[in-house]
Formats: sequence, structure tokens, C-alpha cells
Amino acid sequence: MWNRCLLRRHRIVAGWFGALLCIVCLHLYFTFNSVEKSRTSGQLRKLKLKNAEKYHESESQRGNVESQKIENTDQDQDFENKDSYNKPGLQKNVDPAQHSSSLQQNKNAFNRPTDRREEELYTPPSNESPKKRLPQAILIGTGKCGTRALLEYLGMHPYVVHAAKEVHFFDRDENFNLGLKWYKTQMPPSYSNQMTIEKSPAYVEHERSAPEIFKMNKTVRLLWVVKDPVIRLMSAVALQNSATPRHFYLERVNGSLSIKRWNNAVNRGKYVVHLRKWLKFFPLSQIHILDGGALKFEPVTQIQMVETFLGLPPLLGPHNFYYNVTKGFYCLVPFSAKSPSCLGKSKGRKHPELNDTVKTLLYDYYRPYNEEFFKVLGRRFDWEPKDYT
Ligand SMILES: Nc1ncnc2c1ncn2[C@@H]1O[C@H](COP(=O)(O)OS(=O)(=O)O)[C@@H](OP(=O)(O)O)[C@H]1O
Repeated sequence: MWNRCLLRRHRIVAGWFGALLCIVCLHLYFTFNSVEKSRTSGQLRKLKLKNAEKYHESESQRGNVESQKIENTDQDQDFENKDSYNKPGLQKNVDPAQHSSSLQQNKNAFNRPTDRREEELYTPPSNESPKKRLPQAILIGTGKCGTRALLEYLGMHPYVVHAAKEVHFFDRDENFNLGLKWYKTQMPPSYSNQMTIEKSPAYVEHERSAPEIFKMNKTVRLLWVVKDPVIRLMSAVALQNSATPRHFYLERVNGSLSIKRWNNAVNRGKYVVHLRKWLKFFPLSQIHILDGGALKFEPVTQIQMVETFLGLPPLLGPHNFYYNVTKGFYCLVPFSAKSPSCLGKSKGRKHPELNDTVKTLLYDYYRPYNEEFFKVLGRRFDWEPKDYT
């Protein structure tokens, strides 16, 4: 009887002890987890900050011509049109043909976050240190079509890291001769579940780019922003310094005005000529071509299509964009950011006015190239004369 009583007491004590042990273990587990989480998210934030700093440095070292620094514009009057940022209309005009079928699958798999911090959306693999990797996606061009905007928009994605400045590996001999090892060193460190991206808009026209990129990685994903070639040309003209004649792309042949067909700035807008070179190596399905005009006015639908094309979790949405009335452009609202940031003053320069004769000349000149381009693509862009640029 006495023994049984003693045994029962022991059992009760052991029970209490076991429960206490469980509580201590659970407490330790949660503490460790949160420390680990904040350590990795801290690392991630540091990585992205480092990239942003590098970008600022490199851009301010360059002259005004290419300086594209992101300036933090948190002045209230710059963001007076706050309501337009969440307008439902922002997401309309989606061309279903441009959506790949996987978009639907992705849409069902994830709920787009609205007001979330970056570290809640991305977890680096455990026990892994970030390292530099060759890009899995390259933004190949075309200059003046919105390549910086696209890269910075993508940079808000927690699964994306991007080279801060243009690397110019495939288009410049002095860089290319340093080999792929050097190319890799130009990339920011990343985790294995992130995607490294770089943009160098001169790749699209350079003879070496397509074959060498193919040699490097057959499965690389290519992004290409194009734009109404006349507007693109005017953007290039706006960029010229005062030493260059405003109408450098025009000449007189037998007394009549015509376009300089061998001029580089003019040639850049003959997209079909460049596309044909890339199609010798990559199928069209591996090149995501987007219209810079749509990127400017509908960044949300455009970036969501890019997310799909790159196979990224669909995280970016209207909450990442803010229309700045003064600038006339969308600015970025990265996850965790306290205020939006816009691309610098070198973007959105005033374009020169075109008189009707030159305008007609230019549109007539590019039209056959555009038509060929649309035929190869199997879709059209609205690149006929209009008032806005
Ligand atoms: N959000 C946002 N902010 C600022 N600018 C934007 C944006 N989206 C697109 N754009 C357009 O991008 C044009 C510059 O294109 P790129 O970045 O490709 O130029 S560059 O070749 O890298 O110099 C630039 O051309 P310009 O207007 O002629 O300056 C802009 O029209």
C-alpha cells in the first residue's frame, strides 16, 4: 500500500518534470528560430543595401549622360496623386495572349502580398552562405527603352539580385577578354534560391552577344525592352550634348531630306534586324520582349508578366508602384521601404519637338521594320504617331 502510494507520487513528479522539460525545449526552439530568421534576413538586407550603394557610387562617378541614380524623393508634393497608385484601372488592358499559361498556375499558388516586409517573403536556404553566380537572366536591351526601370522594378523582388551597374561583358573587348570568371565577379552575392540578373543594353546589337551567351548558358532567360523606335530615337537625341547637331540622324540626298540609314542611333530601332540574330541561337519563347511604352504606363501588368516568364513567385503588385505626378513616371516602393524612390533626373528628359515632315519621314522609315518585327513576334505594338512621348 505504502509502496503503491510512493509509486504514484513518483509518477506525478515525473509527469510534471516531463511537462516542464517540454516547455523549456519549445521555448529554446522558438528563440533559436527567430534569431536565425533575423540573422538571415539581416544578411539579405545588407546584401541588397550593398548593391544599392555600389549602384549609387558607380552612377555618380559617371557623367550626367549615363547617370541614373535612384533618388529618394519623400517630399509630399512629389507624391500628391497618392490615390492613383492603387487605382483598379492600373491593372487593366492585360493582353491574355502575352500571358504564358504558367501565370494562372502561379496566381493560384501564391497570394500576392500587400503590406509585407521583405524578410517575411524570402527565406534563404539554411546553412548556406551567399556567393557570386553567373546571371540566370540577362536584360539585353534596347537602350533608352526603359531598361533601368525594368531592372530596378525587378530588383524589388526578394528572389532577385542584380548587378548594380551595366557590366558590358559581351560587348566590350577589354571586359570580354577577362573571361567568365571576371564576369562572375561583377555579380552581387546571392543564395541558391535567388536569381541573378544583369542588364547591358548594348548586348542586343553586338554580334558576339547571342553566340557567347548561348555558349555560357543555353537556358538563360533573356529580357528585351523595345519601344516605338521614333520615340526611342528622340530619347537618344535628348541625351546628346550640345556639340552634336540636333538632327544628326537626317541627311540630304539629291536635295531631299532622308534618314541616315547607317547611323547607330537609327539602327538600334530596327528591332527585327537584331531579333533575327538572336533567333539563330535562342527560341522566341526564351526571349521575353516587352514594350517600353506599356512598361511606363502599366508597370504592374508588365512586371507580373516578367515574373511569370522568369518563373519567380508572383510577389510584385500595385503596392510596389507609386505614380509621381511631377515626374510623370511610376516610382518604386520596395517591400519594407518607408518611402518611394524614383529614377534620377537623367530619365524623363524633355524630348525635342518634331515637325510634321520629319515625324512622317521617321514613321515611314521604321514602319516596314516594325511590321516585320510584329510578324516574327506574332503580336503587334501600337507604334503609330501620337502626341505623347
Ligand atoms: N519609372 C520610370 N522612371 C523613369 N524613366 C522611366 C520609367 N519607366 C520608363 N522610363 C523610361 O526609361 C527611359 C530610359 O531608358 P533606359 O533606362 O533603357 O536608358 S539607358 O539606355 O539605360 O540610358 C526614359 O527615357 P526618357 O524619357 O527619354 O528619359 C524613360 O522614358
